[in-house]
Amino acid sequence: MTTPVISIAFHSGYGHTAVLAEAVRDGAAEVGATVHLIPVDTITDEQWSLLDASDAIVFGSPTYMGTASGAFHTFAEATSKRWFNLDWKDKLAAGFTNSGSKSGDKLNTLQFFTILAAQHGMHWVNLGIHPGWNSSDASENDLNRLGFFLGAAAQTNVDEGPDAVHKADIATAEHLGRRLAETAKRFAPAA
Ligand SMILES: Cc1cc2nc3c(=O)[nH]c(=O)nc-3n(C[C@H](O)[C@H](O)[C@H](O)COP(=O)(O)O)c2cc1C
Repeated sequence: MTTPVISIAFHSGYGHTAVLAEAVRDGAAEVGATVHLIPVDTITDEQWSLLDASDAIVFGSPTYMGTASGAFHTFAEATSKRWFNLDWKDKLAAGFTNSGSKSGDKLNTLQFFTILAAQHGMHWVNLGIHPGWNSSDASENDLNRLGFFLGAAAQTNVDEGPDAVHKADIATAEHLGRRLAETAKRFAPAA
């Protein structure tokens, strides 16, 4: 069986988004992927090499001031070395974000990730499930409770720690990891 290699390039200022990165990892590993968690604010040469050797890269960041964090933007700019030679062309890409407000302008962060992926010639893998929590018999415990399509989006109260990341958001991030790994298997070149 083909074993896809997935790297999760993420930033988390206070640990909330890191919980989601771990959930994406768990979902992808559950269906057989090899997964590397790479905090982009401390990225090493070895971790850049892991990214280069991955079949898929997941971008993850908290939403700060309506976009990805400064640390993530620094990483994104540093990927321009790879952009120059289209080194990441045809890898798969996906993304997740987390913010204090239910909306919090998170869509802008996910859109930024899709543009980053497109600039690299990567193929974007979306969430692939309908929105939850949008009818009278629905609940905030639904998968994709915040109703995003581009990627996994989470909301965590600003006065609570990483333990308070919502279980439904963790499950949604796990779903994204599974979906990306399954897609990577389908895209794998024949041996
Ligand atoms: C500098 C800064 C800017 C923020 N901007 C937003 C924002 O635009 N929208 C929002 O809903 N929450 C915003 N927040 C709240 C964070 O997104 C939220 O606390 C998140 O859980 C932090 O994730 P982290 O612990 O992974 O850094 C901001 C927080 C900080 C520190």
